[in-house]
Amino acid sequence: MTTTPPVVEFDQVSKGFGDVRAVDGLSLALHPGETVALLGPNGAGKSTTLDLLLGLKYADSGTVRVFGTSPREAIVAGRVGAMLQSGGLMDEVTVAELVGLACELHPRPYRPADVLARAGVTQIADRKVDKLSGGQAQRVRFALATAGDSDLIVLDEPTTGMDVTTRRAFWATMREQADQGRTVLFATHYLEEADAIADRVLVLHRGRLLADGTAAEIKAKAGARRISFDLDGEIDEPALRTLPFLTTLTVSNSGSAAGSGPTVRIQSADADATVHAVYALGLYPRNLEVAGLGLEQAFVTLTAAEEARTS
Ligand SMILES: Nc1ncnc2c1ncn2[C@@H]1O[C@H](COP(=O)(O)OP(=O)(O)OP(=O)(O)O)[C@@H](O)[C@H]1O
Repeated sequence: MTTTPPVVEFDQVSKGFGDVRAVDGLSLALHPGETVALLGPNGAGKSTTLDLLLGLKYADSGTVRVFGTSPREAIVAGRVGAMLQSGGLMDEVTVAELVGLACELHPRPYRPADVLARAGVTQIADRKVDKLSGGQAQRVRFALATAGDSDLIVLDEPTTGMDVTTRRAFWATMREQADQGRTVLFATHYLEEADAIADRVLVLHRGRLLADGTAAEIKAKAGARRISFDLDGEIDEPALRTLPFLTTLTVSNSGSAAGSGPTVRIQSADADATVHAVYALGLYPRNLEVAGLGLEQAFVTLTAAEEARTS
């Protein structure tokens, strides 16, 4: 029986630049058909990880395999389409010429007219590449990444600079690509995109994998919930600060229902215990709400906790 190798496999991969360990003992495997978001604060190692995966940088130690081969071999075989953050667009050529060239170079090319249409750049096909707006240039990069039938599509912050309509169209197209069985890996700073689009989220922090799971699992891993309620009259903030399992507390006078007192917002590692303690303080919270964290808050909580643990 033959087993299919993972689409991407990092085994204990490290890459440093001087004193900086941009990628630090990273191990992970991506499987066919997954749509995976790579999240992390600035400098977490996302771009370096993607560069290693694309054979643009070499690991100091560990191995990177793409479809069971080296990144270079996978790329030469046309199995990987990539859209990088910046650069990469030639000057003095038109959009149509550049996309046409990308199609010619791809072992399993699509028709250039279809590639232009899918990326929404047919209207600007005759324009010189160095005369494009930021969002238009992003669309052209997208066209280059989808010039042929690749099994893995790698996107580094693909929607930066795109307007809302373009962004929607972009993700609709990516969803189609994923539905056809392709693996899509994208780095992003837009956590709502990761939440909405990815079926798996990898959180990188200082070159290490801090969390790996569905967006729901990442939120659960952050282990915190949001509590909010209104109080009448004066607030005894020092007393509120003694509440158990409290990680953050904010009190605001704006945004609460008309006629009521301040609104208290709490993040707690054990919402049940915290709410019980609110009553035990003799308070009568109104409009009480308890909710899970959004991916963004979960991300901030996880990376801040790791920052505190390692510094
Ligand atoms: N060519 C390089 N020379 C020196 N340091 C580098 C180089 N490339 C990356 N680094 C450093 O490696 C670390 C990881 O950088 P990387 O660009 O991979 O992070 P990132 O997660 O993509 O960040 P961002 O979200 O800001 O794009 C950073 O500290 C960065 O300064």
